[in-house]
Amino acid sequence: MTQDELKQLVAQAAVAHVVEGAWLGVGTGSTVNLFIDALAASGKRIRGAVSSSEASTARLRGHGIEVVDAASVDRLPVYVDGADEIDGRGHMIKGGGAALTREKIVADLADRFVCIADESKLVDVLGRFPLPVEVIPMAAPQVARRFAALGGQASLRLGVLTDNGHPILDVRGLRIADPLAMETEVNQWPGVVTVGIFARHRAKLALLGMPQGVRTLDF
Ligand SMILES: O=C(CO)[C@H](O)[C@H](O)COP(=O)(O)O
Repeated sequence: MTQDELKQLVAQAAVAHVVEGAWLGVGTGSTVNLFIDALAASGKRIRGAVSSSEASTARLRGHGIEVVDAASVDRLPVYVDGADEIDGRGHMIKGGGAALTREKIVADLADRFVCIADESKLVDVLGRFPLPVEVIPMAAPQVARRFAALGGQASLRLGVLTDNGHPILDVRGLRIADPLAMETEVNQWPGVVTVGIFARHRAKLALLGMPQGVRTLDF
């Protein structure tokens, strides 16, 4: 099976975890795009969606699904999103699609993060995928120096600004053995808007696409 077919498999499987008649948090990326399409095709009705990016908002609205601001909602029962890496405890690296800040904001509203990904995203230790960090521009060099002190090489993602208008540093060479500790530390650094480690907001459920079918990990 191709990677796209594996993504399609989990996108379809995630529809069963959507709470009918309730608000739904929606992430960003190619797997989520397939999920939005699968949700629309399923005929399952939700009250509306809180979206983590302009791209997902446009796709949801294209299917006639109402999208409201995060400010209009107190809690979401479920947030569905992809990941760039996920470990065996539900910790993730996210932000490959540059939507990490809004993704963390919407995930923070949710009772249950359902991660959908193909099996290539499952790793023992996070860090092979370059860690995305959204930064205030003037702080980029000093944030890069702090990562260098931890053994990471940070480079600006060229030609990319987030939906919030900020650049992204991609940090290579990290081995993130303690995701919660690193997330907590990097969050303290002046000029960091969001670090793409999702440990505080880890997945509660992962649906991983494999040639044999969907592997479910409950954390
Ligand atoms: O974090 C993300 C966007 O910021 C995505 O969830 C992540 O990049 C995975 O994307 P895809 O489903 O295209 O593999």
